[in-house]
Amino acid sequence: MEQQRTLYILGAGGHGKVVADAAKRMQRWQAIYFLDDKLINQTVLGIPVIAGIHDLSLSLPDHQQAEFIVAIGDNASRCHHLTRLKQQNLTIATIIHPTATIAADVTVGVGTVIFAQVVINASTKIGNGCILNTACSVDHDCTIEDGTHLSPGARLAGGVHLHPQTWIGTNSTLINNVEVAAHSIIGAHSLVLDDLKTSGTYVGNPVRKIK
Ligand SMILES: CC(=O)SCCNC(=O)CCNC(=O)[C@H](O)C(C)(C)COP(=O)(O)OP(=O)(O)OC[C@H]1O[C@@H](n2cnc3c(N)ncnc32)[C@H](O)[C@@H]1OP(=O)(O)O
Repeated sequence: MEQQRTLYILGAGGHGKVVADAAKRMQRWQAIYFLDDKLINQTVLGIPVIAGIHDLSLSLPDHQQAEFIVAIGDNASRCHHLTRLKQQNLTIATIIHPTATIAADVTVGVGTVIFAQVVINASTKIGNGCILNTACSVDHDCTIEDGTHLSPGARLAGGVHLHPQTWIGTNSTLINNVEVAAHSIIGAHSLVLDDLKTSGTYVGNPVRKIK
């Protein structure tokens, strides 16, 4: 694919590094820069941190032609910064690691990142600003709404519906056709067998609500 444009990654922490690695492997951008308040003028993975996260000013090189991605793990914060980008009419990227396997009719929103070895099966819809972390799988006919995070190794069977800004902990499993209320957290290594209609924190096998 022809290389074009500049990519700005908002956030140079652990998640930002994985986003940057996936972005480099896509070979789509001529230049990649981080924006991160705490690391200005440093380099992370050899990538310069050239400004703070709030600096979306025209002084950024190639500002109008550039693409932007928010690399913040916290769902609310990620969505907040994504909204800022939209309000400024900036172009928001989608990052898909080349080893991800995604069925042809899957739709993926802007600002979403999909990491190595992720599998997404037929007729699933992935919203904006989501994180599909390393080696998670989302089976057929799922609906993953905006700002959700599937941690490494999370498993969604067919027809699962995650409402906005849910966080699925690493290695958790959701059986087919269950629904999870917005802003819910499913703890690491947990099992969801039924709909979770009330927002909260759920852990265990099967899950129980703890908060
Ligand atoms: C690339 C990346 O790193 S992506 C990030 C991936 N990270 C994850 O998947 C982490 C997911 N987070 C968790 O599982 C956390 O434990 C949470 C968010 C569910 C709960 O965290 P907290 O709100 O701080 O709860 P806290 O640690 O106080 O635990 C409350 C109770 O739930 C239990 N508990 C917490 N998490 C779990 C879990 N995953 N499974 C079973 N029980 C759990 C605790 O043992 C404790 O029980 P107790 O009251 O009997 O002592």
